[in-house]
Amino acid sequence: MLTFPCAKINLGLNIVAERPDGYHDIQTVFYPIPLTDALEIKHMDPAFPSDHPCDLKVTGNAVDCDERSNLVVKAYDLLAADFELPPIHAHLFKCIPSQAGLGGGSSDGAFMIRLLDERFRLNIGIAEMERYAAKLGSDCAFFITAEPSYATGRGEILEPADGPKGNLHGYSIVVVKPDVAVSTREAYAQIVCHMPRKSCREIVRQPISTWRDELTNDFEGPVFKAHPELACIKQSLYDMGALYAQMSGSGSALFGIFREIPQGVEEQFKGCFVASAVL
Ligand SMILES: C[C@@](CO)(OP(=O)(O)O)[C@H](O)COP(=O)(O)OP(=O)(O)OC[C@H]1O[C@@H](n2ccc(N)nc2=O)[C@H](O)[C@@H]1O
Ligand SMILES: Nc1ncnc2c1ncn2[C@@H]1O[C@H](COP(=O)(O)OP(=O)(O)O)[C@@H](O)[C@H]1O
Repeated sequence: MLTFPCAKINLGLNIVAERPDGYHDIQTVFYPIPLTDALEIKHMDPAFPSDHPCDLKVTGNAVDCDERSNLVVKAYDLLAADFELPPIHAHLFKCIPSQAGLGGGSSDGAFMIRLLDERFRLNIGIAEMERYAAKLGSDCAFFITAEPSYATGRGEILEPADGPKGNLHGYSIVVVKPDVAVSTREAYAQIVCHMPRKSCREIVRQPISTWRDELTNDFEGPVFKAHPELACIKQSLYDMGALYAQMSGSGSALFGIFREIPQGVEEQFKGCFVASAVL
């Protein structure tokens, strides 16, 4: 059985408070985008046994962690503790860039939960799958339904965000990921928390023309200071006609929302990963 874990962007991201558990309370709108990995599972072939009941093969882009730490295997282990799962082979074809703020690893973990639930008829239910996913990572729960969501808490408390779907339908997105890796943990450590004057949930309901002045990602300040080239990419997206441009999550990917995909994006951002799609 095959599935396609999608990437996300954050439409606005405010880090509002430090928590006693070492995490931060955030406010953000998660929005799924049509940039995907591919994930396949099948029963383990007795002719090719493995020392772990979830034998993972990764192709495409390299993932910088060992097999057992991969969120696909962690998702299997999490469910295997509570459900009887047969041994399986899993194949992850990795396309979503890592350390990009696009949630690729989180998506793989959440889609694995969905895949195991469906393939082995576990009947876990959406709310329970979201609870399992939140154990894998703060933004994993969103990927269980991958519907536009307003997220609070660590990022795992989700409410539907219908505003951006209507606002963005038919627009195009360009994602640019330079060869800069940002650690999420280190990015959070740079932040001075504050409550935004207006919630991103409200702003994304307004016309896109208002977003440039109002919608903010609190990570941009410290991350752009450490990597000024990211601010240049954001400016280039605006120069190419973006209605709105922002860094996604803790970076280092940037995205621009356009009426139509502009000519020459590949040449403009030579050396970067570049993807574009209609939303
Ligand atoms: C910043 C965001 C915004 O959507 O996305 P990315 O840039 O990673 O895509 C998320 O909050 C990332 O969520 P996720 O990548 O799942 O983070 P986790 O694995 O749970 O945590 C990694 C580390 O980030 C910090 N962390 C994460 C989430 C949070 N609300 N507060 C935190 O302080 C903690 O130091 C934690 O040890
Ligand atoms: N399936 C996976 N794909 C990518 N990274 C993974 C995966 N499983 C675990 N990881 C680890 O999680 C880290 C962060 O995941 P990543 O997809 O890069 O998230 P983001 O870009 O949102 O910060 C990676 O650097 C890697 O070490």
